[in-house]
Amino acid sequence: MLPLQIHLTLPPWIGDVADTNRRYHSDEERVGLAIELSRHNVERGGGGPFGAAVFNSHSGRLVAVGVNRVLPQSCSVAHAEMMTIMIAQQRLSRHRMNEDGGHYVLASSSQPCCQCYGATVWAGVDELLIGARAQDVEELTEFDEGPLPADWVGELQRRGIAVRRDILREQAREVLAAYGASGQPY
Ligand SMILES: Nc1ccnc(=O)[nH]1
Repeated sequence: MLPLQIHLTLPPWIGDVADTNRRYHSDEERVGLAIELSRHNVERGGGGPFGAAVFNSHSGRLVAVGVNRVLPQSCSVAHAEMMTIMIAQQRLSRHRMNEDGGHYVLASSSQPCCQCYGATVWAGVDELLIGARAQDVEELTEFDEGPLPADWVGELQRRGIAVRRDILREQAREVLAAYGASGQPY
């Protein structure tokens, strides 16, 4: 019998870090949560140093969060951004989140790799907020961000997705550096 389903989960401590009652209004609060998730994912062990969150931009409310689950779930697609997008879409019961006319923001502790960049194009995201740059990831860890189009920011903007970078970049770099120094695997 071949398997008929996949099962991806977030760690149980997620609820201690992400506050569903809080309103996250600024870019810094939004990327700040993604970085906090990445930090916990390193400190509590299990996954790579990456966190992400989707917000309803107007209300500031959290729709979903995610952390990197590649190693614990033996799943190369289980990046923080993919987990977050997939959980948000399940919660909204829509594959294109902003099809309801709402405005959705994906915040990521680090620049999306080529896989998550591709996923962002189809997810119905209106804004992408990024902490660390790909060059930070590759300088401080051994993760490979993969090939992106030369004008990847412009490609997103032409599809109506605004991109803002370097939000709390130093804080995001600290988590990457901690992972890089910890000797944990890739
Ligand atoms: N930007 C990222 C790179 C690698 N893994 C992730 O989960 N996220």
